[in-house]
Amino acid sequence: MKRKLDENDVPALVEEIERSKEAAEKKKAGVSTFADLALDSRLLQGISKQNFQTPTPVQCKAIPLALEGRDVMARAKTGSGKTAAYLLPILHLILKRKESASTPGTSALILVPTRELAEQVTRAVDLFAAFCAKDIKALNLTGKVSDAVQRSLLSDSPDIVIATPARASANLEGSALSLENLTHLVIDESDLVLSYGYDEDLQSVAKLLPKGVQTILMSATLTSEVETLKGLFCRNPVILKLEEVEEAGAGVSQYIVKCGEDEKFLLLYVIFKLKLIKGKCIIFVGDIDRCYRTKLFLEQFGIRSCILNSELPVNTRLHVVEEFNKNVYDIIIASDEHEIMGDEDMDDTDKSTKAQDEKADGGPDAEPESEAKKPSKKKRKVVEKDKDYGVSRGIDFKNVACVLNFDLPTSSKSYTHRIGRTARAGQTGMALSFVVPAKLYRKHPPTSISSAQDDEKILAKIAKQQKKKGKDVKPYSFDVKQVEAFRYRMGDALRAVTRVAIREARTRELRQELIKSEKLKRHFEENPGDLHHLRHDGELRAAKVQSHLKHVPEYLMPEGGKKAITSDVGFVALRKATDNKRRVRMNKRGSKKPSGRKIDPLKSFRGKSKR
Ligand SMILES: Nc1ncnc2c1ncn2[C@@H]1O[C@H](COP(=O)(O)OP(=O)(O)OP(=O)(O)O)[C@@H](O)[C@H]1O
Repeated sequence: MKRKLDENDVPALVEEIERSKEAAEKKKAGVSTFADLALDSRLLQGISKQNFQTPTPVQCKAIPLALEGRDVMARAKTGSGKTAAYLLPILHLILKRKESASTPGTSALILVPTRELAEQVTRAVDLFAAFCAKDIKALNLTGKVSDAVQRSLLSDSPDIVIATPARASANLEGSALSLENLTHLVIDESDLVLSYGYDEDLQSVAKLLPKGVQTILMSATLTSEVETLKGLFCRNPVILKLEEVEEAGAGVSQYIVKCGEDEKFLLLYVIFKLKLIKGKCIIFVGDIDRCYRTKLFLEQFGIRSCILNSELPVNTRLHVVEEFNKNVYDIIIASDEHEIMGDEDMDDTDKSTKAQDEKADGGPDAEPESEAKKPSKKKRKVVEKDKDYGVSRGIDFKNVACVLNFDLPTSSKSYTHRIGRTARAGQTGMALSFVVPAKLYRKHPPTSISSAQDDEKILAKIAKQQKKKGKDVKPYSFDVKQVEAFRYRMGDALRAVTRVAIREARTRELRQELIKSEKLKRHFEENPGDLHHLRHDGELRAAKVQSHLKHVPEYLMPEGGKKAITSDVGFVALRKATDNKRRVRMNKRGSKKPSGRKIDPLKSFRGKSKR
């Protein structure tokens, strides 16, 4: 029974009132530390374990509003910490609720457009809730488990369910997932979910939402798609448009090079062989064949890279990103075949659907040479591409020094998301884009790609959008004469990368990755430490090996050294000392003539497991 208050309680009450006044003042004055956000102390421990010093602007603004229970629609640039901005208040409110009531049930549904993102968000929940893991159960619905297993996991009433709209709607339909106790709904990357064709799935989620669910929409761009979702899910939301205030020199420096189709390969060779860009790099290409062409081309010069595309098994994709983030690889070649369509400030919903349809049919991005040999629809079905794949959106690639748009994307929105893979969390980075002028389009058929047809028009849109954000897209100056000296070798390497070689490499890689993914899944579940023995950047060796190409002879080097080629040598040094040790070891290994045993990750794994 409660005791009546007497005068002895007055000092404590006064102190309490003062404390809340102070908190209100702080809130008004703005938040500057995580402690100011008055989050559960266990979450603060989780935050500090991740070495987050201060909240980012979107976290400062969105967390207090979400804690008050408001609907929030926030636009903040890529890499600005939006995940924590919605996860922390939700985790806090769930913990708070659990102190008094403990009816089990799913309180939060987080919808993301891709499996990779679902995995990433689940990992973020685990990290933030590391000190209250007993009290927070999260379930990722995009994992490849049977329906029966998924049903049984859901029957455990996880507090947080993370899914793509399609997975959520399928589980709602089968009554495995219940939204009866839902209090929070998040749609992350809300500018993208509709362009993935999730319209109907989102409609079915909306129909089953109980009244009063708090909705948070997070996006990097504000488009008509976000407006549609606002209409569907929000109740008078607070709209946050985080201005892109950055310190001078911070963020992404954006450059373009106008060049011919084959010159893209020439520049690629020179850039990586002479290490004009230091640090980790993501190379975006227009389709899957292009991925293998580029990898095989670089392989000719002894440059290692790994590949990401929608055809690879999801476990491989996740592992590649994880290892890249641990600095095991320097170069990822990612095909952006499910590109984000539409421009940032236009009504693009219809356009995107049309374009997606076109693409699903092998559409405008198919390479001319492969167009003639386009397999029949039936055949194409054999290799299933993952609809939920998306590499340019949301994935938190760590410490990326450079995003290289080897093939320019076909929309300014896509460009924004791609370049957002660098300069994350307040770091700096560089984006370099190759642009094929109209007069050079289709001038070198073997290296031509149809998406480059309108490069100049797209560049104009990109430049306009970036200008609106106060950013310049500058020409990257190359001394073409100095680069010319390398053309002969580039031609040699290109000739070795035949269509047959590409096809073989693609099939072989897929087969190997499928074996690894299935065969080793259980082992790695039991021994996660062994995962690092599986490398994904081994040589494909589908093209003729020309060992002389792996070295740059003295006579090719410009007199003034690298600086004579470009004065703008990109550089973002981000490695930790410990990472260096590991890399040196790997470089040594990579520079030796590779023997089958060394480059076969399966063999190195077996070798270890026998010991
Ligand atoms: N307060 C913080 N201090 C330091 N690092 C942070 C902070 N908040 C987030 N980060 C880190 O910043 C990176 C980007 O965060 P996050 O993925 O949430 O960005 P995002 O805004 O969702 O990006 P995108 O729009 O591309 O999805 C992550 O590595 C995350 O761990």
